[in-house]
Amino acid sequence: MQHRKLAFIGAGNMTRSIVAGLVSSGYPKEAIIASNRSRPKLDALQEELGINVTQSNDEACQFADAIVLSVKPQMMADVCAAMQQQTDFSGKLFISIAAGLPVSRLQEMLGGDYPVVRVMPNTPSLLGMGMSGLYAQDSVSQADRDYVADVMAAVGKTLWVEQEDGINGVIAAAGSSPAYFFLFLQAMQDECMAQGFSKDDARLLVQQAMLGAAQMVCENPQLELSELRAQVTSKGGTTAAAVNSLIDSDLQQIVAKAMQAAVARAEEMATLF
Ligand SMILES: NC(=O)C1=CN([C@@H]2O[C@H](COP(=O)(O)OP(=O)(O)OC[C@H]3O[C@@H](n4cnc5c(N)ncnc54)[C@H](O)[C@@H]3O)[C@@H](O)[C@H]2O)C=CC1
Ligand SMILES: O=C(O)[C@@H]1CCC=N1
Repeated sequence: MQHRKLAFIGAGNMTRSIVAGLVSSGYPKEAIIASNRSRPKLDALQEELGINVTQSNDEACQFADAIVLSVKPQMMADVCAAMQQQTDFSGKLFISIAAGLPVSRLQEMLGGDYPVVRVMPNTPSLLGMGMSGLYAQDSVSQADRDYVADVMAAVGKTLWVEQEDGINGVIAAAGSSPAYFFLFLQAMQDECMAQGFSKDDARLLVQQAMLGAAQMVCENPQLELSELRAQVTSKGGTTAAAVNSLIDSDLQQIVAKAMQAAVARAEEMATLF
């Protein structure tokens, strides 16, 4: 894997997740810089991970060969407009992790047809367990594609999408979905507590059960998810009672609607910012 000089513009949750995963996978920390408007997150990144930090986006941008645009979509236009006043972007590769913003809009913001790879990561990248979708236009070189894929593969699994709107599908399925899972676990934890368990015991019960279940999914690719469920579900038993309750409450429809809402918001963001 190439170790290009890599800048993160915006040092929030997602930058922290990717940088932590990258550093622990052996990417040289002296080749990474992160910029942020305020200081505290930078200090934490420098202390915990040993990377370079700066409050100047221009300094970060000038340091790097590849620039990860990692501010909120609504900040992106202002951030890019300010950077292009100070820095010649020729020869630089841009990697946008922002939800919603298409390559064409990002190039408008950057003021030129610079190579842009869109990446939709998720926070489990922090543990090297991320899932990232990637998209690039045909004009992006194979070397640039390989570099970005290698960076994201260092923090988890990757999937290229052929069409740009595939990135919105990745958002619904993988970028946002850790939050759906946390919400589901929280609901389980709350009900465990209502049934008399302490908060800690309730958390242990649900987290270990879900971790084991997720591992079973990963280790049994030959089994359909419905088959794994069938293995837990004794006829006339407790699981059947619970699962039937979920089906009667239209869980599938609830989940589909939530994922469609994520896609719709991504599409809306493309028109807003
Ligand atoms: N959090 C997540 O799970 C995921 C987030 N994303 C995308 O990642 C991007 C960042 O999201 P988060 O890390 O969650 O947000 P965040 O709010 O945690 O981080 C954004 C950071 O940018 C900084 N910032 C704001 N204005 C700035 C400026 N002018 N110059 C430099 N830094 C500035 C903020 O201080 C903040 O630390 C967004 O575009 C989001 O769509 C993508 C996938 C997953
Ligand atoms: O909520 C968001 O908009 C971002 C994109 C995917 C996860 N977080």
